[in-house]
Amino acid sequence: MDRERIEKAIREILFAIGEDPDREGLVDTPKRIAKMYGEIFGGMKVDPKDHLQVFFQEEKHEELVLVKDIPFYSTCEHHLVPFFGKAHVGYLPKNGKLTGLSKLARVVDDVAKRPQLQERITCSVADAIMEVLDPHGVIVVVEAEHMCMTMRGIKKPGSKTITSAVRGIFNTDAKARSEAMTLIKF
Ligand SMILES: Nc1nc2c(ncn2[C@@H]2O[C@H](COP(=O)(O)OP(=O)(O)OP(=O)(O)O)[C@@H](O)[C@H]2O)c(=O)[nH]1
Ligand SMILES: [Zn+2]
Repeated sequence: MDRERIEKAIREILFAIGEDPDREGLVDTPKRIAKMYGEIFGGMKVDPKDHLQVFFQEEKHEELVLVKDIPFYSTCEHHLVPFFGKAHVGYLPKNGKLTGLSKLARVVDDVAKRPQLQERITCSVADAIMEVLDPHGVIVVVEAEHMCMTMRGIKKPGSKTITSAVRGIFNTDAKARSEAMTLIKF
């Protein structure tokens, strides 16, 4: 990431809004923001699939694995303000092909740390898991509050957006999907 360029740009923005970027409180702000961008956009060059270490379980576990309430913070690509909430990630393993539970949360983090759309986060997580684990199916539900809808614009604090992505068996088997959804809801 080009921190110097970010610093220059932030300084320009501060000028443009009528601020004095050299006053005491702001003098280090461009540097702080460049550092922060390194963190909140740290997923730019990361392939989320890299985290999905595969291991096999001899008993060939083929029951639902669901990690729910994974908190995440992301940045809306339209306004560059935060949106945040929880992701629920489940998959139905095939032939005992599993990954570490924390790796599912790592995929969410990687995907969230870019300028994003909630829909893209949801689909990217589902597709990464499908590709690497080749499970019977994947279900991802994301619920989030968008600050571009709460602190500005339409100003609807408390409103929540829910997106889901289902792959494989969860697409074709309504019972499997509704069982997973029930576990996600409760
Ligand atoms: N589909 C989708 N839309 C989003 C997401 N984040 C923000 N938006 C929407 O992106 C849209 C951008 O609309 P524009 O009309 O270009 O921008 P705007 O004038 O700031 O829109 P308002 O928010 O309605 O004031 C808004 O409707 C936002 O609510 C997201 O993750 N997914
Ligand atoms: Zn927005």
